[in-house]
Amino acid sequence: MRHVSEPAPLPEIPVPSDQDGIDLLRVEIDAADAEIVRLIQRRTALSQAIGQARKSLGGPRIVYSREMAILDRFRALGPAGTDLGMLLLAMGRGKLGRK
Ligand SMILES: O=C(O)C(=O)C[C@]1(C(=O)O)C=C[C@@H](O)C=C1
Repeated sequence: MRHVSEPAPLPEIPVPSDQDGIDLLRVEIDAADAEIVRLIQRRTALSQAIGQARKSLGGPRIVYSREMAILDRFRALGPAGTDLGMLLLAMGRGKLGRK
C-alpha cells in the first residue's frame, strides 16, 4: 500500500501530433508551474516558522539529519533534483527568496 505522503504515480503523456496538442500541454505546464510556485511559497513559510520556533527554543539553525532525509527524496529527480532540494532548503533558511 502507498504511504499517505506519497502522491499517486503520474499518468503517461502521449506525444502530441499537432500544434493544438502542443498548446494543450502548455496549458497544463502553466497550471503546474503556478502550483509549484504556490507550493514553494508554502514550503518556505513552513520552514521559516519551524526555524523561528527552534530559535526561540534555543535549538540549532540547521538540522543536518533532517536536511539529508529531504535531499534523499529530491535525489529521485537526478543531480538537478539535489540542486533543487538544496535551493528549497536555502529558501527556508532565509538565504534566498527574500522580497
Ligand atoms: O524540519 C526542520 O527542522 C526545519 O527547520 C525545516 C528545514 C526545511 O526547510 O525542510 C529547514 C532547516 C533545517 O536545517 C531542516 C529542515
